[in-house]
Amino acid sequence: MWRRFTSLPLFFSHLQQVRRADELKICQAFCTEIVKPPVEGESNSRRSIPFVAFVLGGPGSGKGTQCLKIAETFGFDHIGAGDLLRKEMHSDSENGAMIQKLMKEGSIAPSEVTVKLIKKAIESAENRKFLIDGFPRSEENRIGAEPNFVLFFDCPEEVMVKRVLNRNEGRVDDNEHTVKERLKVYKAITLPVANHYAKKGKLYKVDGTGTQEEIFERVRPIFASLRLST
Ligand SMILES: Nc1ncnc2c1ncn2[C@@H]1O[C@H](COP(=O)(O)OP(=O)(O)O)[C@@H](O)[C@H]1O
Ligand SMILES: O=c1ccn([C@@H]2O[C@H](COP(=O)(O)OP(=O)(O)O)[C@@H](O)[C@H]2O)c(=O)[nH]1
Ligand SMILES: [Mg+2]
Repeated sequence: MWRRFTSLPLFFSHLQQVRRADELKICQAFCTEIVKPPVEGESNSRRSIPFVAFVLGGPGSGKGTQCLKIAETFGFDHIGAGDLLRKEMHSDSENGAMIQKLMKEGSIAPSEVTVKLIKKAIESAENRKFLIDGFPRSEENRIGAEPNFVLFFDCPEEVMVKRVLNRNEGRVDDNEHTVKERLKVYKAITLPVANHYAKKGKLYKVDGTGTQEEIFERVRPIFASLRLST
């Protein structure tokens, strides 16, 4: 059934836009395995092109909460970029200390680190429908990554800050100082990425205020209209 989407823009297929060698490396990290030709004996779902929705919005805008609901209702795999980085941070990985420092200061991890983790998560999934939550957060992240569409949660700063400070998940970044830094980074670096997708007609903006249920009722028709099958 995924064949129905082969005419849609290929996921991470902007190789022709890539100019610098390091960008090429990042792009290839996403592209090669995912769009490689079918191998005999491989299951149909594994070789088909994935359908990918990026999910963006400020810290505390409700990305993770809504992704869980979308995943459950519409059968997507939820890949949280921040969750992958936290897992890496808590492992014995060589990048652990670097990730912890960046998260604490509200900065964005280098693309090669995040892309490698996302790529691995996509490759190990049976599913071919993905929500990639919290990525891309910068122009550097974005280069070479082409989603089918982007869901964006629009939320006032004071609401986001309140939610983050009440999150209570023991995160190194859920404190007043870091959230202020994160908001600066969000406005300066992540919002231009959302604007890029808006200009391409790929951004679905959703009001991120109200209850979780109210927000999901705004999200539901977007996914219901996709009529994706597994
Ligand atoms: N609509 C909502 N109203 C109140 N609290 C919410 C709402 N949506 C999410 N939350 C809570 O706010 C915090 C941040 O939500 P989360 O989904 O983690 O946002 P994000 O992933 O965008 O940072 C979490 O503690 C979550 O339970
Ligand atoms: O693609 C990503 C996603 C996350 N992060 C880091 O992880 C933190 C937390 O991200 P997450 O998406 O978990 O935060 P949320 O927006 O959900 O609060 C960010 O501030 C960044 O430091 C990153 O560097 N690149
Ligand atoms: Mg989140």
